[in-house]
Amino acid sequence: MSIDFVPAKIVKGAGGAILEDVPHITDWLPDLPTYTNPLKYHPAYAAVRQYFVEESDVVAKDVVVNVNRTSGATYFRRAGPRDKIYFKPEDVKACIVTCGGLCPGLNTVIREIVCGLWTQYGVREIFGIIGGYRGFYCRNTIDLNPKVVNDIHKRGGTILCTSRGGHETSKIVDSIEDRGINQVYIIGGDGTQKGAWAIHKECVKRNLEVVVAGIPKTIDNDIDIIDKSFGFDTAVEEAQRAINAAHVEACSAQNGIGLVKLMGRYSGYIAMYATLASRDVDLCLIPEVPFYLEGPGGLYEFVDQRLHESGHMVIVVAEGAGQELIAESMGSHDNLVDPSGNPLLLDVGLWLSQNLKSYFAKAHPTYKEPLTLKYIDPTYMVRAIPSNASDNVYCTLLAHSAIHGAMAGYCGFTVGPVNNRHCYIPIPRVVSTQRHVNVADRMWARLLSGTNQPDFLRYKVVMEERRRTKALKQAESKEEHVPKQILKSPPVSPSQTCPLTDVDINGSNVTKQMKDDSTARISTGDRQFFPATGYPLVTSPVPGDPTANFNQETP
Ligand SMILES: Nc1ncnc2c1ncn2[C@@H]1O[C@H](COP(=O)(O)OP(=O)(O)OP(=O)(O)O)[C@@H](O)[C@H]1O
Ligand SMILES: O=P(O)(O)OC[C@H]1O[C@](O)(CO)[C@@H](O)[C@@H]1O
Ligand SMILES: [Mg+2]
Repeated sequence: MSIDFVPAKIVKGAGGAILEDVPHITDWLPDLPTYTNPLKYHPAYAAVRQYFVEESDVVAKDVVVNVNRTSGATYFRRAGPRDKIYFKPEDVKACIVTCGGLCPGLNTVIREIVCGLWTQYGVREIFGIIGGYRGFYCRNTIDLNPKVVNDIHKRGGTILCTSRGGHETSKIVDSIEDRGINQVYIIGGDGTQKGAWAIHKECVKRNLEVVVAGIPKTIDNDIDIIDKSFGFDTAVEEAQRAINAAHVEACSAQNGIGLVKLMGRYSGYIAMYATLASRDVDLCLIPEVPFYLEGPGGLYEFVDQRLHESGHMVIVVAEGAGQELIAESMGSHDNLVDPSGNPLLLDVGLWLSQNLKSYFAKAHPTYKEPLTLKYIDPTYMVRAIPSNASDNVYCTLLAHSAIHGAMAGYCGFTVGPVNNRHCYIPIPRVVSTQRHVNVADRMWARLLSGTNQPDFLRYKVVMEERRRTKALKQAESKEEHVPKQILKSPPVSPSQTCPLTDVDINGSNVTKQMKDDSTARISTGDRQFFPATGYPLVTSPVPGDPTANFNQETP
């Protein structure tokens, strides 16, 4: 399916400001009437001065800027209620759908959309689409009202159920047309938002009086532009319970290792924040920092050292970490995908457990105490719980921002906070890049300074060495002709550094990124250290533009 992900509207403001605006229903239906926002007469809201947002109110994408480069800055349209709305409340037929994986807070968002539409705008026809996108065309809807959703925020999951795959744009829009729906609220991750954009485009093509509003959901926190996704804080908090258990297990044994796997397909945010919050973690592995096991600077060396020093350790690994290494070592090149086309991951937790156990059995056969490794996989437990208090409040704001936008005729947007202010962001802007942990940022440095873990700088060199040895062995055993370039390339010396400019993670080109830091660096051999602490300085590659997520990173 090819969808045009070009941002809809770029508006140039005075002074060189650039507003990345969202579509509005009058873009294709210019003669629609407007109505006074009923919130003007609402007992709660009418009392609040400056409750309404001006049409010219915008939010800056970046708040930390270079004083000499302030013109040409990017802005998004500020979210919130408008004076005028484009839907008569009694004519609104709204529907809500949840797609993709679970995330704490889904039910809260559903509840708040229903209650917000009902109590603030007087909307009475609200439907739930059951089971994700495919529910539009193969399931009946359910009626939603404040009574039905009253308690749902106390439960994990989604009362509407969810699914992957099944996005058939024309069937979905047929169903929207047939049911007379004119507001579509779509809650889901990057895939879901792409689907929402396709539905929006189809509605425009058919000249329908329909607005599509996206509410971003991802436990991995990998949606770009917005500050943070709902449910993320809850997930980090819940992950502490698993880390605590791992720590207790590890401390209670000689050579005890507690290994915890957390979610994070491409982005290691949960692992990173759970590590920073816990302070019991000795090693945090994330997809953005490829690691290796053997040799100098490798994982085994560090584990050896840590067990020697303290007798126990805790490792936190994001599910997407080390995928290339595991695939190579298992000779697995299946490239299996889920119904939405997302790659199915190899189990890094199991793989790491097995490898650590066999390494220690071989390397230390005479250890008085053998390795005691406990592997905890709380991934689904972490995402299946209800959202915590702060996520609940956040979900309310998201839901309210979405309904204000839809009532005001805005569409094709993803709603979310940018620098703590809620905005309407054009969907293409949100889905065109994925958000990753910026390992050149100070937050990752904080983690490294806490764990003192290896930087795995020699990753690329080690992988090349492995491939070379493997190819030679295979060729020898089969007495095959060894490719010339393999014989020619000399064995890699252990002190050789890893060039950081062209490593490829998850299919995307990555470049070395080192943000200038006031901290001076000194170099010792092939590794760099913070002079004050002697802790290694990470120079691992990360995907994307080094300054892309500047705002969302370290305060
Ligand atoms: N490019 C696309 N165009 C249209 N629909 C899409 C696209 N990508 C994904 N979808 C649909 O969006 C829905 C959710 O996608 P996906 O399973 O990738 O989850 P997600 O929204 O990214 O959430 P999660 O964070 O859990 O992965 C699926 O029904 C899928 O078919
Ligand atoms: O097993 P499922 O439902 O496909 O979900 C697993 C995936 O969903 C996510 O939580 C994203 O929502 C990923 O972290 C994880 O890989
Ligand atoms: Mg996704």
